[in-house]
Amino acid sequence: MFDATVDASASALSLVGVSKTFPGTRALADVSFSIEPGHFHALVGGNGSGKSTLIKILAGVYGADRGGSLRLGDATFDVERLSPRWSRESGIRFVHQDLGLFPQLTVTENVLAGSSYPRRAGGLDWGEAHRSVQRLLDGLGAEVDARTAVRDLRPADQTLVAIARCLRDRDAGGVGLLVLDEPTTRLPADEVEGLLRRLKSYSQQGQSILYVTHRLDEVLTYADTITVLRDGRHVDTRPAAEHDRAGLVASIAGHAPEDVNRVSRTASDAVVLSVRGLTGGPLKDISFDVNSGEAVALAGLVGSGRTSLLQNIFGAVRPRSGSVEVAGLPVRRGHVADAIAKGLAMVPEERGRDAAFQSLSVSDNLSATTVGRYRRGGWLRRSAERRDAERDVAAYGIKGAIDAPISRLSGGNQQKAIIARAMRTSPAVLLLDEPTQGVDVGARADIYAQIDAAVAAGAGVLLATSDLDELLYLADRVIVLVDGRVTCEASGDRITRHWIFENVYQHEKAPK
Ligand SMILES: Nc1ncnc2c1ncn2[C@@H]1O[C@H](COP(=O)(O)OP(=O)(O)OP(=O)(O)O)[C@@H](O)[C@H]1O
Repeated sequence: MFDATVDASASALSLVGVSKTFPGTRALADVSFSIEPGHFHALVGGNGSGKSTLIKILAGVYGADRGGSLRLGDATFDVERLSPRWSRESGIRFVHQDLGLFPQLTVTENVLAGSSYPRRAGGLDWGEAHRSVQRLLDGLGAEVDARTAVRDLRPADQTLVAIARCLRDRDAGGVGLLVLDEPTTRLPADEVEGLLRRLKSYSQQGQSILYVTHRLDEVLTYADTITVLRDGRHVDTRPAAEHDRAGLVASIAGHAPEDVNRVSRTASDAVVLSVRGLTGGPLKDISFDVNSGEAVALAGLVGSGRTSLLQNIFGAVRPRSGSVEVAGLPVRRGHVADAIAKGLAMVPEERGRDAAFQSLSVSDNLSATTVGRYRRGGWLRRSAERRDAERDVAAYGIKGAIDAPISRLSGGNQQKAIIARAMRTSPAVLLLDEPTQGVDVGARADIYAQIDAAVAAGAGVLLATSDLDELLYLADRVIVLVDGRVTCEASGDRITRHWIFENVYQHEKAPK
């Protein structure tokens, strides 16, 4: 029924003069480039450079401005008129960061959801369904049993299942282009390489892939071709082999990269965060301290309890037992307002859902937790609020109008605004969950500088990140969580890539 082999003559896709204007913003300006058949083609660019807009045009979600066209094989289409149906029928398929899988269902059920199952006299032919999905997975090089429940798979294998679902109707129309939007962002470090190797080998069989990411090392290692967008304009499409890291950063940012040197820190003896016996959800009897002037990273696999721990400390989730103190003052369990009043601030992982007020302006979002500062005699001092918003927008390089709803900002720019807001309260303890996910290389340096400044001013930072480079750069101490328990910790020079792999990933459960 299904087959993952690729017709190497699958058509290339070319964009010619594609523009997209939103009210007040030119998201894409006259963009033209081609994706060759069977190429692993990376699309990179800073926050707000137009990557998501381009993908949404390919998906037929946004109509582009009049005048541009798209060539697919021998056919030319007017980009003003593309529709989701056109995109699907043209064999363009998308794997988004949120994979949209049903964890409790089997791989076969996920891959076949919404399509017609093989039948035989008397009902569905489950044997053939499993076999056909297995062939598809084998063709992708996935070591996954089609009968397994998706929740029992490693994150990287779940991504391969989402790809298999895209490819299931290959024989019904072909998959001319597979578009992957930051597929490695949520993967643990040790799974990234395996997924990329499989994608590369799949493209070598002839599948054209458009790969969107902020992780430049991945594209330099695996991509055949790299397209760079900057401020909605096409800067460059070249073989990856012609790039080096510094040159790529320069063409993304428009200037030479700045060196990011880790600042050396001296933590004081004063404890700013004390966690004792915290238990609840996946967490089992967790105790540790964070000192003033210290950044502590939580390392662990997906599901080890890192996000839960931050949420329990902040009070977004109420722990069953245990205590949290900030600078010696007890924080009420499950009480976010009390946590903020005692000096905690949190940047959650799900910023769209948990942090950004989507209908409010950028400026209102920035001042949401400090609005009291601008009240005087029943009046809101809008000019002072505006001045502070302009200062933050400049300091963090947030691209977008401060009066526009934050929902109009690109994902990375929203993240910068949420971090700026957390910093405004000068917190005693800053809880950061994947702080630079989706943030571009330039803004990342700005955010690290702000975190460094907060730590130098005496804050304690507790950070969950699956980005190993980020952990190595920011952390003075690492605490390892395995299945909701603290298993070990390291500090200073003992924190190495090797130590993390030994102590975090060796605990990984073997896939079923
Ligand atoms: N629906 C919209 N309304 C108004 N402006 C928008 C809308 N969607 C995107 N924009 C603007 O278009 C520009 C390009 O945004 P886009 O989301 O395509 O960038 P991106 O390269 O995907 O960024 P990131 O890396 O941060 O996700 C930005 O200036 C953004 O604010």
